[in-house]
Amino acid sequence: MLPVPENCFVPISEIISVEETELNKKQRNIGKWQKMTKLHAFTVYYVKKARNHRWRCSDVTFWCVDEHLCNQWIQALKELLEMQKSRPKQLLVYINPYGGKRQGKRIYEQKVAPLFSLASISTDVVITEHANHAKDNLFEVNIYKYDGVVCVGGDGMFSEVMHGLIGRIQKDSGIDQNNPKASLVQCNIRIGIIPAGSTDCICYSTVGISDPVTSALHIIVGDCQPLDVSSVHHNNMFLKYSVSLLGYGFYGDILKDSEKKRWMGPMRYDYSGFKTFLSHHYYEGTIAYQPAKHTLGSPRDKDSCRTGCYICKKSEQQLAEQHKDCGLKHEEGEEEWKVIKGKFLAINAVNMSCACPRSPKGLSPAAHLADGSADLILVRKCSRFDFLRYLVRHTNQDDQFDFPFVDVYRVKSFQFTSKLSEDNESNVMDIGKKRFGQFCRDHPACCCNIVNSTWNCDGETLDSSAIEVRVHCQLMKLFARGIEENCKDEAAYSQNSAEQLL
Ligand SMILES: Nc1ncnc2c1ncn2[C@@H]1O[C@H](COP(=O)(O)OP(=O)(O)OP(=O)(O)O)[C@@H](O)[C@H]1O
Ligand SMILES: CCCCCCCCCCCCC/C=C/[C@@H](O)[C@H](CO)NC(C)=O
Ligand SMILES: [Ca+2]
Repeated sequence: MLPVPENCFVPISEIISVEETELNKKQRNIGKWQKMTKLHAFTVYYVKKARNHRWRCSDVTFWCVDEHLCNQWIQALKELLEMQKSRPKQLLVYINPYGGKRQGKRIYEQKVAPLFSLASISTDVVITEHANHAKDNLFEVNIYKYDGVVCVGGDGMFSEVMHGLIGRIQKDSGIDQNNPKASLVQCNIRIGIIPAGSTDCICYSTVGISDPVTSALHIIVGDCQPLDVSSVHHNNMFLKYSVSLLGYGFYGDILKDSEKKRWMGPMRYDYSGFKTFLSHHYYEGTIAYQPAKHTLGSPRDKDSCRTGCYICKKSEQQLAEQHKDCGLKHEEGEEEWKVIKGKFLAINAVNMSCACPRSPKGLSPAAHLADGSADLILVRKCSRFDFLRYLVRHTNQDDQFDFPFVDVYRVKSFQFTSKLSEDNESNVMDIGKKRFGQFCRDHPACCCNIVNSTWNCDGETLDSSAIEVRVHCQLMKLFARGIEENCKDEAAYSQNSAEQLL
C-alpha cells in the first residue's frame, strides 16, 4: 500500500504507473523550496474510485532532496508493478467506427490510447471495415502473442470478438462447434470492452457503469472476470454464442425492427420498442428446460452477483473438480427435463443480469455472471396494461417476477420450438398457414400468433426460431471484476490530485 494525501491508501494493484518527474523552473522556485538545493521528484498515477463505480486516473507527485532516495523509490515501485503478473503488456484492439453514436474511434484515441501508453501497454489496432471483420481476423492472426483482445463498440461488437476468440480456440483444439454436446475448451485470452455502442449491456453488467475510462483502467490493472457463455444450436448446427440476452417475442421483434433503423443510432431501440409494445404480438410454443441444480442461488434472491461472488466461486470449484475427473462427469442428458407449453409475449434467457443504462438492475437482477446457469423468464400472454407494468419494472426497484403472468427458472439448458414450426414439421406442405401468417403480420392490430418471432442473441438475430441452448460455465474471461459493493466511505475516494513530500 502506498499512502497518498489525507489518509488515503492505494493498493499496488491499483497503481497505473510510476514516472520520474521533471521539475520545471516554476515548481523549483515556489515558496519554501526556493532556499533548497536541487529537488527530485516522481509521480505515481493511480486509480481513483469515484461514485457509481466510475474510475479515474489520478496522480500524486512526491518531492525529494536526495536523488538516490528518489531513484530507490522509483525502482522499488517499478519492481512491485512488474510483479503484477495479471497485467496485460500487449493487446489486440478492434474498433467499430459505426457502433452507437459512431464515436468509437474518437473515444479510443482520446480517452483510452493515452492511458494504455501511460501504462506501457503496446497495442495493435484494427479499425473494422465491415461486419465480421474482427471475427474473421481472429481466425487468421497469431492470437497467442497477445495478453488480451479489446473491442471498442457495443454488445454486437463484443459478440463478434467473442465468436472469433472462442471459435478459434475450439478450431485449434479440434472441437466441433456443431456438436451441441461438445465440451468446449475454455478461452483464457481475456476480452476488454470499451463501451461505444447503443446498449452496452455486457460492459454495464460486468463493471457497473458504461464508461470508457473506467473500462480502460480495469484492463490496465489486469482484472479478470470469468463469464458463462450459452451455445445455441439448431438441428446439430451451431448458430451462435450468447452471454447476455437471448430474447424471443418482445426483444426479438424490437431487434428485427430496429436493424432497419440503424441510422437513428441508439434511439432506434426506443422507437422500435414503442412500436413493438403497441403491436402486442404473442407467440405460441413449447419450452423444455433442465433446472440448474448445481448452483446455490435462485432468480428471486435479494442479493446480486458482486465482485468475489461466493456463488460463482462455488461453481468455479465444481468446474475444477469436473475437469479433474472428466471421465466421471455427470451426463446432462440423464437429468430431468421440464416442459411448458403456452402463449408468450416474451421469452428471455439471460446469462447475466443484463443491467444497462436503460435498465440499471437488469432483466434478472439476481442472475450470476459465472455460476453456470441462465435465468429463463417467461412472460405469458397478458393485457397491454399488464405488459407495460412488467416493462416499467425493468427500470425501477420493484420485483419484476411478482406477476401472475411471469415465471422465472434458473436453468443449465433449454430448448424452444414454436407452434408454427411444430405444425410445419407435421405438415410441411400446408402453405395456406404460412400465407395466413404473412397476412396477420401485415395487420398488427390482430395480435395473432401465427408467425414466428426472431431470437435476439446479444443484439444479433438468429436464423432459426427452434433452438437448443446450453450454458457453458465460465467459458471465457473479461478484463473486469464484476460490480463492486458500493464503498461506504466514498469521501475517502474523492481526493484531488496532490503533492506529497517524502
Ligand atoms: N466497419 C463496420 N461496418 C459495419 N458494421 C460493422 C463494422 N464493424 C462492426 N460492425 C458490426 O456492427 C454491429 C453493431 O455494432 P456495435 O455492437 O458496436 O454497436 P450497436 O449495435 O450500436 O450497440 P449495441 O450492440 O450495444 O446495441 C456489430 O454486430 C458488428 O458486427
Ligand atoms: C415503457 C417502459 C419501457 C422500458 C423498457 C426498458 C428497456 C430495457 C432494455 C433492456 C435491454 C437489456 C437487454 C440487452 C440486450 C442487448 O443484448 C441488445 C444488444 O445491445 N440490446 C437490445 C435492446 O436488444
Ligand atoms: Ca450465469
